[in-house]
Amino acid sequence: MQDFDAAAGPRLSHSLSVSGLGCIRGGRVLFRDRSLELGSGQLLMLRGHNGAGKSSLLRCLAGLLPWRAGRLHWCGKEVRAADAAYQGQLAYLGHQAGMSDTLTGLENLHFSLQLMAVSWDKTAVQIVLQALTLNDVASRPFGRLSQGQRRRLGLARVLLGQRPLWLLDEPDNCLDMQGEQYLGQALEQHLAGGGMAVVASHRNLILPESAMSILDLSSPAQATAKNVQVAVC
Ligand SMILES: Nc1ncnc2c1ncn2[C@@H]1O[C@H](COP(=O)(O)OP(=O)(O)OP(=O)(O)O)[C@@H](O)[C@H]1O
Repeated sequence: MQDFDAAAGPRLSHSLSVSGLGCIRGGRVLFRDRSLELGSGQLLMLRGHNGAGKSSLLRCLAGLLPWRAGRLHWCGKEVRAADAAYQGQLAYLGHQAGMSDTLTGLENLHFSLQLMAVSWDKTAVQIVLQALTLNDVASRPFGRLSQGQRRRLGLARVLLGQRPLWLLDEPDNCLDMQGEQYLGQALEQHLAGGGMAVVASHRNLILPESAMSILDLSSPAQATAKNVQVAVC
């Protein structure tokens, strides 16, 4: 399997700092006073029971769900939910693929990368598709792919997006064992290249313990700070 360096290019340090974050959904307080710190090369795993608020927190971090209280700083600078410059630093993978059923996998990728202002690098696309064993199916309409193949295509978009901050909501959903292994490798490579990730999962991804901290949303709010250095971006 050939490696694709998703963090290719200048390797800058980044930091994400969230303090006192509160979120209301459906008229009730979903969480309050959540804080976290993340630096380059670090991964935060979100845990918690169904409905604990993992997806909602990820959506807040992606700027898709406005937060009602608290502050978010990216590289020391405060950002608001719809901050385009901040959103240009992240790749979000939600439960839904956000791809057109009628376009082929390749067309979807092309369109997504255009939206992300990432130029089409044929070699990089080939490497990622091959690594995710999507070569034979990428020319089929997305709506005719299996759930696991759709998930793999969503991961391809994240990998090719070249964003330092990955926000992944149950990325291992529908993946077979080989897919899970590749996801672990891709995350490890992303972190090694100075990237960072917040990942919600009910399962244990195979990752180096040293780079990972855990925020359990089933537990009362507590600050999560681990080995974070102030970064100049
Ligand atoms: N669009 C919405 N409007 C109102 N309430 C919502 C909405 N989406 C989710 N919720 C509620 O917010 C709470 C948290 O949901 P969320 O999806 O963030 O949890 P989760 O921890 O990701 O759950 P799971 O492990 O099942 O994926 C749940 O009680 C859910 O019913």
